[in-house]
Amino acid sequence: MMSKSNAVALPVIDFALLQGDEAERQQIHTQLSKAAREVGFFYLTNHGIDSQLLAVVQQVSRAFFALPQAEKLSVQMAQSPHFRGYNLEGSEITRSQPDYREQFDIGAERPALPLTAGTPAWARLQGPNQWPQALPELQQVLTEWQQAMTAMALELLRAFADALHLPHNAFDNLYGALPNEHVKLIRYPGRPDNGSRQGVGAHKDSGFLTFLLQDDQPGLQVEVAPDRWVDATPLPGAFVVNIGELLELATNGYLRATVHRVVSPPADRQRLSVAFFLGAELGAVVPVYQLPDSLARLAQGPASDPLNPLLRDVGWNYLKGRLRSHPDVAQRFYADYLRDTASV
Ligand SMILES: O=C(O)CCC(=O)C(=O)O
Ligand SMILES: [Fe+2]
Repeated sequence: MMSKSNAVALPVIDFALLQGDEAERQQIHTQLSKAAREVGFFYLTNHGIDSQLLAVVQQVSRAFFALPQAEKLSVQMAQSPHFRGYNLEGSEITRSQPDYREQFDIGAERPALPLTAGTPAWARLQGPNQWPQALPELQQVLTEWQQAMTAMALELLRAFADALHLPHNAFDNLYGALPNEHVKLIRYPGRPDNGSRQGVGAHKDSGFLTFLLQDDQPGLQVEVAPDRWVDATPLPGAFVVNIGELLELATNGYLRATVHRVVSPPADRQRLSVAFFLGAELGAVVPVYQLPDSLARLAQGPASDPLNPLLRDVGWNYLKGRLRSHPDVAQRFYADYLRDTASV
């Protein structure tokens, strides 16, 4: 059901329609392409991810952030060339300003690739996660969630392919056998309202699709039109889903990767959010898919942002974003690459 009410300003899409009859599948396809084209953000209900699992994910996230700082720093991202691990608030940068959020990132659990002279720098993104010894259940819970989310996200991606009248498996080659399954636990501390309120600065996500599991504290805002920000008020049990740059590129801008940000909670509150980013295989190159004329006519080309040029090479596009967000990792593990690109 797509609705606009006082409570929620973004479309609501019922994923169970996908299991329905032909008319219901038609209905969800229409809703998906409209929501993803006009807003780039929607709520997804009846997504099939067990509510118990969601509750446990939120519990371990709280437990992680409640660990003593020394435990969190034992897995800090600054020691991972793969951009995995913990970041203190203020260490991540968006639009040249620090984000006031602490966070813990994991990716697909794979061995680091052997690096030789000709290996592209983005190959360093693949590698193992860091897990805190003080919270052994974190690995099992997040891995289970990562797998469940990947399966559901790929179904949604295929529904998008159907909605765009592309072959059902059109995007499968891009996410390949090794999709980029990035999970981020986030805590936004409260802040007094007399200074910066940047929880995370305005940005687009770089992958295919992002799923956000919010707690009950508002703060996420979506730029639905230039300088018009709408609150993505938490809707219990639903994910907030948004389109990433890869889908915008692949559809020549028919689907929109929309700018969003998080405003810090007031001083006496905090906000927790768990994000799942489905990205493509690092070695993939994004083609422009041929949409039927009726849709292609409405595609405006991917929005070009001089602050953030989009790259069709998945690994390079992803690396660009990670290097910008995490200058400490960039300095420590990518100094050679940064030197080489600076001299080109
Ligand atoms: O905290 C949220 O709900 C959104 C976070 C976000 O946009 C991001 O990490 O890319
Ligand atoms: Fe985001």
